[in-house]
Amino acid sequence: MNIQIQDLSQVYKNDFRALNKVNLDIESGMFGLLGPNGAGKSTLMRILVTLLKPTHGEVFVNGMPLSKNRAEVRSYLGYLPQDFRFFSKLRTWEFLDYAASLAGIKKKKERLAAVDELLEQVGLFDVRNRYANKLSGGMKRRLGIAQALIGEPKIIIVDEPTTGLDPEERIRFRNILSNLSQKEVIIILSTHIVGDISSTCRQMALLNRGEVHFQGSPEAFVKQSSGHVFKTSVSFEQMKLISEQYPVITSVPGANGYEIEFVADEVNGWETTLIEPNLEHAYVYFMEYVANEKFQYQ
Ligand SMILES: Nc1ncnc2c1ncn2[C@@H]1O[C@H](COP(=O)(O)OP(=O)(O)OP(=O)(O)O)[C@@H](O)[C@H]1O
Repeated sequence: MNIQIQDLSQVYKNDFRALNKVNLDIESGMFGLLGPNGAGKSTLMRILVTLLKPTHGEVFVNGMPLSKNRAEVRSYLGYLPQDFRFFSKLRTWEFLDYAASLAGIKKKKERLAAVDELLEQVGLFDVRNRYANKLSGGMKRRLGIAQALIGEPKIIIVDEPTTGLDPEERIRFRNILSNLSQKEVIIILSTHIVGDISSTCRQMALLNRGEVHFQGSPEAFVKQSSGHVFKTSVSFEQMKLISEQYPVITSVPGANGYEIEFVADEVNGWETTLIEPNLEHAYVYFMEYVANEKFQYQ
């Protein structure tokens, strides 16, 4: 499977440009689309799932233009929207059964088998008789991914699935997605949470103010901030000063002050040690020193 996004722009009716000349190549595996709130992620997802027609540009799925093959592309898709809700009082298994019939599985026996398999896959089999609107937040999100997986889609699009979940549920959700990525499918995961772009994402892109600022492997992204991540110890008084100068990423309080990690283009006036960057460092460095400047000077 592959998706090619070519020169895609979206201008809303109020003249707001939510996407500007987006180009992306997406191959099988998990693709992480990272960006702050308002970056244009949901707009891009909605175009990919054929809910929105772009103002300009084209998306090719296995070489087929999306604009001319909407029905066929739709048959490949599973989608978990950002604001996924249940609209009636159904038990968990009934909701999936209903979703399966909407997805075109006509025979009851086939449907029930598919529902049981999905319930197992997302860890909801034991609560299958509970009303869906009585599930916990994390369980609802897992039910959301289960309905997106009905009919074995080849392209799975999940929009900000981990917002508001506790760390345990977030890891659980990530594991469900990474198990899926063993198959020949494309999973596009949009998120503003750096921790969601796990090592299972073979590819990622950074979207900011409607523009793609990076596409490549998470490792290549991290490498870009090499030489720009520092650690140092500061007193309680110095803490205010340094955090006004540089984005501080972690601070661990001690008896005399803080042990901090921060990012900077270059450091003046502080004694520091360079450290190996991780994805979070790289994201903050990129947003502070690269992406926003690029935007400013264009
Ligand atoms: N129908 C619309 N009309 C006008 N502007 C819109 C519309 N939908 C979204 N926008 C604007 O487009 C920008 C991108 O929104 P979008 O929802 O795609 O971003 P996002 O990256 O998914 O952010 P979030 O995580 O906050 O949802 C935002 O500034 C938003 O206010």
